[in-house]
Amino acid sequence: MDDALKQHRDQIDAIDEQLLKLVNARAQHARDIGSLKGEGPIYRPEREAQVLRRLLALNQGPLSAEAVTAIFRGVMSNCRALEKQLSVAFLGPAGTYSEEAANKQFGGVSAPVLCNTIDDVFRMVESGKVDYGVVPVENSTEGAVGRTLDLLMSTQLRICGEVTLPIHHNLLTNTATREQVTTVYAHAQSLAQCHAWLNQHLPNAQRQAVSSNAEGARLAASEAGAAAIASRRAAELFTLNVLAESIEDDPKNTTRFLVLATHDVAPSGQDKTSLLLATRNIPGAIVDLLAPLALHGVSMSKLESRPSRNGLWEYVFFVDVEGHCQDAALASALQEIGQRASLVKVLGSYPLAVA
Ligand SMILES: C=C(O[C@@H]1C=C(C(=O)O)C=C[C@H]1O)C(=O)O
Repeated sequence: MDDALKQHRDQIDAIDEQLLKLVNARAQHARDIGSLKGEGPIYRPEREAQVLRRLLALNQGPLSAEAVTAIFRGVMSNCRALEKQLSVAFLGPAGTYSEEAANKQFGGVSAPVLCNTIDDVFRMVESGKVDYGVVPVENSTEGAVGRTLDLLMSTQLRICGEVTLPIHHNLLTNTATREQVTTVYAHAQSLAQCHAWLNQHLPNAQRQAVSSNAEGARLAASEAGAAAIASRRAAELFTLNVLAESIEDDPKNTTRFLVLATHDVAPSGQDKTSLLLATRNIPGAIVDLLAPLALHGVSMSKLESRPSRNGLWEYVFFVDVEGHCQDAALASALQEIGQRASLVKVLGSYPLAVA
């Protein structure tokens, strides 16, 4: 037994030596690539998505797809840092799902900037104080994040990536039993995502919406009878017990985040384009507006309407379509849409989220 263990550990030591040499050789290439980029952006989401997709296709296990992407995102993050340390803004405080999403996308963020509001995240990127921003845009249970859509209407920023994050909520508290919980703090979206669970298990507790789940966890840590709905990381950060886990009503509950940049992204081969469209408010106008997509074989993955904010009952449409705006089919469709719409704004073409 001891002998067998030693043999495996000797093998691991030998493999680690090779891995160390290999990752350093990789890092050297990344550093050299950095000096070839000149004034262009260091972060290339399309290339990172291609690297991950290729490795996922090659992976034969036993490591899972999630493990492989997590490891290689970490490797790329450290290689990239030799070219430049990137600063990334997102909604704080520490422990938010936005932080998790930023860490997932960038393989760990070396210079995080925690903001109080989604507006601040946009402002930080717009003013050049940070390189990138990460904002939530929609949840599979609760739908669109209205504030993000409203800010996308007026910003000059581009969407350069999307991150999907499975969201598992936990009931965190230092109260001993569920019966003693009198108040539940969480972001309004999270309260809504756990609506049925709360009705069933905590029917008498007062639900109090706060600015973020992490803020709720902070409050719960200092108040007798209080609990919060938040992530496991928030439980660690605020020293709270997990009284119940996975309390979201839909086990597939997922939030989609956008990565905001000041630059465009080249095609990766599997891309999505987000558009903002407006048309005159007449019967059939939206059908007419979208017809060129079908004509050119472009699939639509999302259609969301939002008040335009410059006329009563006037709407704009957020449309996600498959492909990159440089792809021939989408480029032709966009040109035709442009002739019918009162507004066409390409918010960005970016690689489809990698698991
Ligand atoms: C090395 C590069 O720079 C960055 C790091 C990458 C990597 O480590 O594979 C990939 C894309 C860029 O974000 C590159 O552009 O190829």
